[in-house]
Amino acid sequence: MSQHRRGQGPSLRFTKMHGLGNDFMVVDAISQPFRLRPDMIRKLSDRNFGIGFDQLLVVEPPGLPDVDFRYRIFNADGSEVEQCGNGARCFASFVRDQRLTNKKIIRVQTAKGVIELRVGRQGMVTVNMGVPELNPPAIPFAADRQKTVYTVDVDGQTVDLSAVSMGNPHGVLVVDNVDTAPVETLGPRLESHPRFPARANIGFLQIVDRSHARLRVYERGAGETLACGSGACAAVVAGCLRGLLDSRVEVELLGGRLVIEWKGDGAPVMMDGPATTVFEGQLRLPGGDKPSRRPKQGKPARQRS
Ligand SMILES: N[C@H](CCC[C@H](N)C(=O)O)C(=O)O
Repeated sequence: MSQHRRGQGPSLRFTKMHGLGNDFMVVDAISQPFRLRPDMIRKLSDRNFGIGFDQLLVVEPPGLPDVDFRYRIFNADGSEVEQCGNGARCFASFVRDQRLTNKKIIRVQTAKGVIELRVGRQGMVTVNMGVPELNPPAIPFAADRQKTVYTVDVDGQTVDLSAVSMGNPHGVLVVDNVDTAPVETLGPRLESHPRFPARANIGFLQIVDRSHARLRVYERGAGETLACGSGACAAVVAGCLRGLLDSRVEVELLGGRLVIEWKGDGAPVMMDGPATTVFEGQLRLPGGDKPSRRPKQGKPARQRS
């Protein structure tokens, strides 16, 4: 952040990007100091009073050997999460555009492991999203044993869903038609359902044929988005496990199309799609954080009279 005039907070450079309409504020926290509290992220994600975004993506120096960057993700509600597939494609495009790397194969460390980003032509990026996690405690999802389909009680209604982690938790329901699926009503109730102790992203999957699907996702911490990359991966895994999909699937989301490939147990999920830069900006944060008022060492806090 550049030096700031008296009484004004520091400025922060950012880039606005999207992956199929799932939109992001992207910040290079390598060449500028960066610290945003959850309440600030919530304010900035507001589409009327702030910049407006589904997620904030932060580029940091690597914290592990043989990776190029650390990739941090914050939802619009300020929660920090483990994975963002559409964001990963934008991350790859961003670090090259900002000359933070000239590599075409970029390894990034997320909260739940390392993913590999391969930059292709015309803004396309292929992401190795890692091996899906199906073991309930690791998703996390409350179940006494691992199953392909679980029956969940939602306010007296029973719902069949699969539970998959792509680093972040997903519940996937198969529906006849995504256009009439109860995304607005069932989505939020499942997102915060007690069987998902860390909440979850809820996908509504329509099988068109064995290599084509349609998907809408009610995202954890953001609501319904125009696309969800990790959600598309989780949905294809669920569809394959149910015997409804082949290994390579074109997934049509509200904002466009992703190609997802999963060769089955133990194999990583590969995602191929676009990354788009919309504009670059600079914002002035409100006055810097007040240093917290802690009593000096050895001196008891002043007793309030
Ligand atoms: N809402 C998600 C993070 C963003 C995922 C999505 N935007 C994607 O493209 O994967 C979560 O809380 O796990």
